[in-house]
Amino acid sequence: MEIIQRSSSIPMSAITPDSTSSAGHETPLIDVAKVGATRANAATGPLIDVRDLSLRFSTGSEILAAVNLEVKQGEFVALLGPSGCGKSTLLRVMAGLIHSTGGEVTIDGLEPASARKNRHPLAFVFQDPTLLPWRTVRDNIRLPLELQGVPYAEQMKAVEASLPLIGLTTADATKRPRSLSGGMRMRVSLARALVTNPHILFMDEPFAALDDVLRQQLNEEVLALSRQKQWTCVFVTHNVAEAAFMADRVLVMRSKPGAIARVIEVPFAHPRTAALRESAEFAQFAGQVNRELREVMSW
Ligand SMILES: Nc1ncnc2c1ncn2[C@@H]1O[C@H](COP(=O)(O)OP(=O)(O)OP(=O)(O)O)[C@@H](O)[C@H]1O
Repeated sequence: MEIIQRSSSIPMSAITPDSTSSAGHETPLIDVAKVGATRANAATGPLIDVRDLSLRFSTGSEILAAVNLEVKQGEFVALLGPSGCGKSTLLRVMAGLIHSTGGEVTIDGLEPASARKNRHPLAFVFQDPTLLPWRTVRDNIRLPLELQGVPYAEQMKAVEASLPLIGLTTADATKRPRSLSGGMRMRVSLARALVTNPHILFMDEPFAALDDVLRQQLNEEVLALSRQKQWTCVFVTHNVAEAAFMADRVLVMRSKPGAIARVIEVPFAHPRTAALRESAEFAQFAGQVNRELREVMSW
């Protein structure tokens, strides 16, 4: 198998919320088998455009330097790289949560904050679910709508519609976070992102705290859902197999300062299921991505 690799400025996309783990008999988020290759593979210009981005915190050295990348609408892009190379920082800059000190990020030609408000709602999913313990599942999920001033009846309607999509029942909706497994809390966190009907989903290691079986299950379900909803996704992970399984493109970052060192196109068709993960072809590809990562880390 040939890995297509380019070297610096490139296209991609991705992200959403949080978690913890459980050995879990989890209800599927979505029936993966029913979701084919339905997402438009937009051949248009980039939705997210990062140009010559640099960032230096006031406290120290340059964290990101000369970062160039593009993410097309509907793409799923994974950011992979050594710990501390700046993956989360880059994700936050792309989402408009922090400002760069050089270069620019645009989403559909606008600054992220403006794009989010006017044209492209986005959601951010963190590793920790950050659910409010005193609120029920339903009240946690509707929180972003409440903060936006959406009428209560509409909030409730949106919550009810989101529950089956992320494998939660009406009975689950009345529970408090403390009575949920880690996987269920993650599902609530995903529902909280989903309820805002985002165009762009930024995910920062959302499955890192889950056990392998549940992690793989959620990889499949979230990937299928992202294709069904045609989300543009930027996904940070340390896990090579996860990146290879979920992404259209894997961006390998180097550190000190953080920059895109490799862009690897993922050659697998959709839908991607457990059978792909168990194939020799997948093992070979993941091995090759791993070698790329190790090479970058040795620089
Ligand atoms: N607010 C901040 N002020 C100063 N330095 C920061 C700040 N946030 C992050 N850093 C530093 O920026 C660097 C990149 O951090 P970042 O969390 O983006 O890396 P990462 O690749 O996501 O790491 P990991 O994979 O371990 O989560 C680190 O050296 C970190 O200490």
